[in-house]
Amino acid sequence: MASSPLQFSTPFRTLLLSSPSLRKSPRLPFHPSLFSPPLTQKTLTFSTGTRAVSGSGKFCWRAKASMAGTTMEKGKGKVEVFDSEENLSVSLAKYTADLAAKFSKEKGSFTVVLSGGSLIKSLRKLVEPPYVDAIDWSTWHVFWVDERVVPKDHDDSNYKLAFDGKGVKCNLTPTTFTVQGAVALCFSLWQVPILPGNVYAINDALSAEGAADDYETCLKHLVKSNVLSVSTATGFPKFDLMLLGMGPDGHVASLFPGHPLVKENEKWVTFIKDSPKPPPERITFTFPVINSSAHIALVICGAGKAGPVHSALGNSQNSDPLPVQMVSPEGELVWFLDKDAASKL
Ligand SMILES: O=C1O[C@H](COP(=O)(O)O)[C@@H](O)[C@H](O)[C@H]1O
Repeated sequence: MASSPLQFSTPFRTLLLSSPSLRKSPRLPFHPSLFSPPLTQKTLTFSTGTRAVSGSGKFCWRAKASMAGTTMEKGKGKVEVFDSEENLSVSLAKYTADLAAKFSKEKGSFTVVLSGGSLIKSLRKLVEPPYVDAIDWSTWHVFWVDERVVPKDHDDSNYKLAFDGKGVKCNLTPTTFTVQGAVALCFSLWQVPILPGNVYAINDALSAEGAADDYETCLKHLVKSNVLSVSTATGFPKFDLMLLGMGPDGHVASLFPGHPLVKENEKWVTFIKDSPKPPPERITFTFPVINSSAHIALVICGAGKAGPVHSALGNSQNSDPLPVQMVSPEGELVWFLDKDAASKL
């Protein structure tokens, strides 16, 4: 078990980041440099001077410091269990930033695939210091493992979720934060200088079938232009990193338990018109593409997901595997679990 950096609640960080004077002041006890030394204290209390924020008087914050994830090696990859979603998101940001740096150095680009859902909230640390400034965003090529067939400005759109970061509310923890009206900072692609041409969104003017074909054609062009690698083992595209969530039923991407699409083994991108989770029409990467990845991070939080996590990582045997159990990349698989999702292990 490794020790973790000091963790601050999201509202605290938001306030810190929103105030340039606080960020720069070397005198203040919560200067950002405090984020890096490992600490072991359970609770710390910081007080600022009266000039701290917007002339609102004297403030006092409590910030919790806790240990980083417990790591287990399972037959199904590396399993990291965190005592909070906050700590998980710190570790996920480091993992993603490290891979981005490695691939960008090796080949000048980083191909990263996002899912929708709660993953987006857990990516929020990437758009905070130190990562937001350290990452070379110009090398990023961003894809979606699945997308709902809706306009890009629709609330159900995974593209919209990643761009405005508002689809999932961040936790405000009033007990540890005394300033009212603060807006929590979520992951948002608007906040970082990714080249617009490197963001591969669905063509929302097409039908589900048309959009899936169009996305697959786009991937094939990117293979030809050497932006995207191909697995020599499978012939399917090989993304540098897939960041995947999982639904409470064990679905990943838009590959649902018991649906015939989980067996698709020729197409790169396919479509579904009867998704059990609304909206019904979606496009999705197929398992051969998912499993050709160089790295997959499965990011799962909450007690409601403990059952499928147990099916996948516990000792139970089931003849009809859940989609999450079919995630088996030729590269590295890392499970990022909070303690609730891991509670049945
Ligand atoms: O519908 C979807 O659900 C899954 C899981 O979402 P979550 O909110 O339970 O984390 C998501 O990974 C997928 O991309 C999305 O389209």
